Amino acid sequence: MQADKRLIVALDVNDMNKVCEIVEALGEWVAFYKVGMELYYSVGVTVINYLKSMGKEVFLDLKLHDIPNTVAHAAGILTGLGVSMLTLHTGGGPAMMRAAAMAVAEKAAELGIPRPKLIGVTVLTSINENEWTALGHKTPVADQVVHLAKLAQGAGMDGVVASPREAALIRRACGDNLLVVTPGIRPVGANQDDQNRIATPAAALAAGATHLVIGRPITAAPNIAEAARKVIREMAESGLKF
Ligand SMILES: O=c1ccn([C@@H]2O[C@H](COP(=O)(O)O)[C@@H](O)[C@H]2O)c(=O)[nH]1
Repeated sequence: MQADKRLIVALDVNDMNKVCEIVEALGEWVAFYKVGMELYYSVGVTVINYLKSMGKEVFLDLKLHDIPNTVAHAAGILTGLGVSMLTLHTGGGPAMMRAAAMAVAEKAAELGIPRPKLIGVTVLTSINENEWTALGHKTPVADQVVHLAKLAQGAGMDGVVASPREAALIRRACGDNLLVVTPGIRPVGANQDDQNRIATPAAALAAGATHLVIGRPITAAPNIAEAARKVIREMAESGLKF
């Protein structure tokens, strides 16, 4: 059985025992894991080395956001960990994104390793229109997401993080070459939790998402393996391969 690498399971836990429990429960079904702030700040590179030793790919979602010099140096260092994807906030601006892209390419070439894909976070999937307006924005969330995706593409990002609700608009504006990584995935009947701009796995793929990031609907389910298999079945049945 070959795992569908469009599924990225978010390991939002804070200790290695829990990580091992999830990875062992999912076995060969899942080949790609997301390590975010909670886990990375808890256990550091131990989890990256563990996942790689298990033959898994790593999406390191630390959402770098600072001045160009700082982000470029951080991204260069993280490149050395041998992860497949890294995130930064598009809100840091085009100069920041370009500096990060250059640093990542240089570090990967220096080490002779594949360059991690750089993914720009647009507008967090937890933000709804009310919160967006309260933040002082005058245009709809979706317009801003598309605007940021275009900026990210122009600044050398390989992809963006956006909600599945904007995936089709991004595809239309940016074409087929940009990765569209979508959290905010909720299978039918799953808790919404703190996510607001959500869609089902099949709807996200139909809208043009290249990767689905799913955490709690799988990792907090009473039967983790069964929850993942249901998602994988839905993805397979959607018949879409972007
Ligand atoms: O806009 C964003 C960016 C990142 N995330 C991350 O994705 C997962 C989603 O987890 P669920 O449990 O499926 O809600 C989580 O690690 C977030 O940090 C996001 O949700 N939205």
